[in-house]
Amino acid sequence: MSDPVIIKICGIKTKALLDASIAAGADMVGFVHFARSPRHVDIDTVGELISQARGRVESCVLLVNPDNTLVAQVAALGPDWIQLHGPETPHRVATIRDEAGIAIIKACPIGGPEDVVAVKGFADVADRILLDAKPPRQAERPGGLGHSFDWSLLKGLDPDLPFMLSGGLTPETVGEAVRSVRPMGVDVSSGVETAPGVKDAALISAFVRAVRDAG
Ligand SMILES: O=C(O)c1ccccc1NCC(=O)[C@H](O)[C@H](O)COP(=O)(O)O
Repeated sequence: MSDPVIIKICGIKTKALLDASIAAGADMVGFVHFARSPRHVDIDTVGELISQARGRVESCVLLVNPDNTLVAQVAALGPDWIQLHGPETPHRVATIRDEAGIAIIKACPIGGPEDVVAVKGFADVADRILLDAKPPRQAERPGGLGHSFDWSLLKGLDPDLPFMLSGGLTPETVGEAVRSVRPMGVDVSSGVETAPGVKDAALISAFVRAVRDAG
């Protein structure tokens, strides 16, 4: 039997929704620290949420092209993962992983076959890859936009690559995504919200149920 699909709920801002994600059966939760995001939480709140998650669910702090000071600040809070969701190069990802001593998820935007080729460059420097839709050029943030991408592009992907799928997943679409792409995990933000940055406990439950039914 294959391993259960890992479920990550990204963009949690409150203890109530952290508790709701755990109650629903999520495996990981993500906290976004990026000022232009409607899911942004300040560093003190990130620290409190990590403490509340510890031992109950894996925590992940999402950063965009962070400098060394921010990496050190976040690493000191003791999350299980740091997710790099910006234009970080493989060399920079390796440096951050060494400096932080924390497992790294590298988000890779997918818009065409060349982006799938570029994913290989992160295979040895990240602990996990997150495949996400490539944002439009004018987008004000590099992720969490609720956009999906053409999953058939992933046919050429190394089957041994530890990757999670994200980008516009919803309780309605995630079952088909799990069956057709067969990722090790799935990640959602917009698809379990009623408005940008406003998570909904019932949608989180529906998402988790849909993944478990498919897996
Ligand atoms: O959520 C944000 O606002 C955000 C800001 C900057 C970089 C990344 C961001 N989110 C990434 C995610 O929440 C997920 O990892 C993923 O992209 C899924 O997002 P969605 O398409 O909204 O489900």
